[in-house]
Amino acid sequence: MQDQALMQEPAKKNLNPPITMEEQPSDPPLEIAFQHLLDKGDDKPDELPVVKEAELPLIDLNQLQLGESERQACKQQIAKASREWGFFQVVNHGISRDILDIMRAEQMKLFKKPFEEKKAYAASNFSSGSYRWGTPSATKISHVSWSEAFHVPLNDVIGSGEHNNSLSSTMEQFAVNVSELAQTLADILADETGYSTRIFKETCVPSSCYLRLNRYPPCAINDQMLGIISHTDSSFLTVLHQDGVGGLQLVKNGEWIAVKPNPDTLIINIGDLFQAWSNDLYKSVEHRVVSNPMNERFSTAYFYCPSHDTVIQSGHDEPRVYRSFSFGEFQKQVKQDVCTLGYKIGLSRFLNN
Ligand SMILES: O=C(O)CCC(=O)C(=O)O
Ligand SMILES: [Fe+2]
Repeated sequence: MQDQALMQEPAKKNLNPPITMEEQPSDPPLEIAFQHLLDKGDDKPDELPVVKEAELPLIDLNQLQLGESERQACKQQIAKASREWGFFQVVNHGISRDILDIMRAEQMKLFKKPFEEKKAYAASNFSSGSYRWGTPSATKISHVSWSEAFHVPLNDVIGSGEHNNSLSSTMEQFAVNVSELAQTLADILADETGYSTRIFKETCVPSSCYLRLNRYPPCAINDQMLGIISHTDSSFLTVLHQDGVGGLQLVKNGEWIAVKPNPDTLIINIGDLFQAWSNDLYKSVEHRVVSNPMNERFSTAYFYCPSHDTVIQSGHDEPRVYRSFSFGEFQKQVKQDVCTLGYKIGLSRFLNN
């Protein structure tokens, strides 16, 4: 009826000014997704326990340029932190402040675009599914990630000839630099197991890696919301640059620890592939981000990964904790679990039995 009434109204001049870019919302409709789950009867997120705040082990990579004893000591610190924490932070990592700042500025510019434009931008520049927000498959509020992200296979950006915009050239420059750091660390970690390998140099080239630009909008509706739900990374290792807002938490000895933010360091964490390759010596640790009621937060994660057909063999001697699997097979399983269950199962799917 109302439609009819509208149709019968005489055409008149539209007195409303056109919607300007600024008025189009840039946040994804997270509150609608949240409300939808509330309406379905899921009343609140799981209660988050109080957590202790701690600083990650801090490693000065300048030691690698000094004498043999400093070099050895530094390598041991890296391996120890990877066994005991699965996480550490580094200074003097060789990535210039300029590169980090330009990457962050481009990232902020991208997220400021209206929501519809972000979707269109990702569709025309990156592989399908690169722009993500919330958790479309979530059936419980505790499975919702209060964030948006561009999760970009670097193959979309690297070697594609001339860049048509400053974001993709910045991403390429960032990736090439961070990839060198990741390879240095991966080689050290492999050496410390007693088994040197060429796997990283040969298969983890920048174009097989992923860059994830994360934005966590403030979340005032519930102080128990997670910015990213608990997960492990599927990479060999991840290089993370976060701002000063804080919110990253990880599991240590069965307890959640809040990581004290330090935007002057880079965080390194071990991913599932390194845990499998090292036969559980290095730990791919569960981590998550808690939302902040007032401040938006940004982070940039570089996932150091091999080509899809690379086979990961667990350990060098029997007993091997995991069966051999290709990275492509692992990714497929993760995707399937996230679609059907709303979360990732990960390495336990590949246990040897
Ligand atoms: O934003 C963060 O601190 C962590 C991000 C993260 O865990 C991820 O992108 O996998
Ligand atoms: Fe992560």
